[in-house]
Amino acid sequence: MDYQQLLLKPKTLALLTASSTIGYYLYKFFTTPNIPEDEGGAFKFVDIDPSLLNQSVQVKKERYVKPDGSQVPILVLVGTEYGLSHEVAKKLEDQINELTGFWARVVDMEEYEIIEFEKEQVVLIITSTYGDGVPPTTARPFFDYLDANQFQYQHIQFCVLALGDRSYPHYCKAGKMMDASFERFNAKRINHRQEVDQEDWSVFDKWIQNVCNIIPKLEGLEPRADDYLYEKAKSFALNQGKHNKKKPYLSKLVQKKKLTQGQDRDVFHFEFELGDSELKFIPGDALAILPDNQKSEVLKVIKLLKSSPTQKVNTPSWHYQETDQTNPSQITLEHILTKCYDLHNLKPELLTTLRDHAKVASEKEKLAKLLEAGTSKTNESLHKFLEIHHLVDVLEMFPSARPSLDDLLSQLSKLLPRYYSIASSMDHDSKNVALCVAVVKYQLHGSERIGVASTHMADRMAIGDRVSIFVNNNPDFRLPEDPKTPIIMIGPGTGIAPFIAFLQQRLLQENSGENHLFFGCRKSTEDFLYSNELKQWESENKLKLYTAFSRETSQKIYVQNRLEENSLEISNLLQAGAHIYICGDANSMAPQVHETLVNIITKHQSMDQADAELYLHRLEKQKRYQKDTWF
Ligand SMILES: Cc1cc2nc3c(=O)[nH]c(=O)nc-3n(C[C@H](O)[C@H](O)[C@H](O)COP(=O)(O)O)c2cc1C
Repeated sequence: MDYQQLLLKPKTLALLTASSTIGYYLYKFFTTPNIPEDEGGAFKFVDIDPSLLNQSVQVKKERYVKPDGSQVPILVLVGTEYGLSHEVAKKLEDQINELTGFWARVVDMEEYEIIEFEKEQVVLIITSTYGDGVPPTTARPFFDYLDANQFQYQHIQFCVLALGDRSYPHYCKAGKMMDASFERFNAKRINHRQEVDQEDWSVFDKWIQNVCNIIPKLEGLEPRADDYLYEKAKSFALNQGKHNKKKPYLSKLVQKKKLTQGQDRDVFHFEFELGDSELKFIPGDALAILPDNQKSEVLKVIKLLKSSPTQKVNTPSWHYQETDQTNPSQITLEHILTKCYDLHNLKPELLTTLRDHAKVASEKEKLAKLLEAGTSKTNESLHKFLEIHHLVDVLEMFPSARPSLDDLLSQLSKLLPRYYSIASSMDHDSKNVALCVAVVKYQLHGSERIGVASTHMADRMAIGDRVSIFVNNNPDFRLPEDPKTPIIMIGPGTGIAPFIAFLQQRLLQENSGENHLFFGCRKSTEDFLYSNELKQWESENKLKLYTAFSRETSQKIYVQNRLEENSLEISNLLQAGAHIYICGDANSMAPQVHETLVNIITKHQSMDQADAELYLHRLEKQKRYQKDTWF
């Protein structure tokens, strides 16, 4: 996986490793031009993609006709952070709706309050796991609600698909919790819990197929005109804030400042206006940016497809229309390749389609070889290939393989939002939201490649230009409730971003405790981000700043070296109840910082290493040790 091209935010790992979609769907309802609502042509509630509004092209109309009482309603309940679970749920919904006599609809766990479980007969649960084995952020209230109650769900038949990643200690924990809750409520399991390691469509598809085979054989199901979700969902939609993940805000860029000197790597400070968006965030939260792909790359793809930028194609279901205008059923190829599709992270199924259409034998053979061990994650050479090849590369490598445009597009992933830690506090500036972003550029196959969102902001946006944004809460990265509590922040490079927000907030609080910041970069003259602000706060005794410049001395100095040098002070602060925060690259820095902290505790608190680990683990559980790391 090409880590570099994407992001700067922790949870973006999901975008890289797992997810190929995002749920910024709106709560809205179908009003297809062909079937007016008052003629009974509307509309089952599903958690609807904005673009599906007024869009009848690629949906089967009959799916959305209000149930007439001849079908059994099936609830597909989804907990997702970045949308992969939602994508699987939509596929399941589609396939159930192909079955005669069943009517499935997807509901996000976020809206659990609209569900009347006493009316449900079949509940199919799909959820991912995040953080330290916790449910997706917006699904947490639903998990808490189930935890706090003892319901009787004997009338419900259920099963669980748990998405996760084996490299985490609490593999698929949220799915396991859901499974246990429904079991505790005496619901009847219709299939064993399926756990899935990362994005593996071969397992998803098999599970969907399995469930679709099981459903028609279930006993005791009653057809029902169960449209209660329709009205409820409407009021839920009205109660939502004006702008959110499902309805991003089209914000104007109001500040763009380069924070670095020299040629190596550019880092920018950006500010976007909040206008009347009513977007709210607190220090620790992240901002999502919905980027555009680079025009030259889009045009190259179109040329390789021997098509034209103005070619009209079906509007993808997730296309977000920022204005109140209806979403056209067809848009130009250039537009959708710019806004809707991921041109870098390719699905294995794309190669299958190319293989099936390759006319030249050598191309067909090469593709067949790549695919001979299947499309699942176990086919390492295939996945290595996909990590380092973008759409332009495969189109160049296999010029004879040209499926129809519709077929090709259907094998591309959605272009996902990118998440960045917010670098400002609303109490300090309520009108704008700030980001600190490293511009991602690198070489691949002899040509320059770019990170989509960072270059969108840095190279393709001028002051006054607009981009869609929404706030992503990060409840696991928060300042202490008591402002008097001292804090230790460790944030090299762009890991400084949330700490600028923290500091702005703390400096506004009366009698706030000590602020210690460990910052590291290459050179004090090149990439010392926010140096003016930090030095100013330091000179006013509001901040104790520890800097590590790795390329200024013969021996490289990193933040962990500064931590070691100040080990007694850190140990004392921890014993005095300080909260400690790490933000930065999980691969290169977080483990070393953690190890250094263990050593510090071992040294000054007379513990052995195992006890020191346990001590930090306890701090983590008490939310006194929080990490916001990215990969
Ligand atoms: C920051 C982060 C933390 C994660 N934590 C866990 C975890 O504790 N256990 C697990 O099984 N998977 C974990 N995952 C993996 C996700 O559950 C997995 O990528 C899933 O497919 C995402 O699905 P979604 O897009 O529907 O949210 C984590 C992923 C990220 C990015």
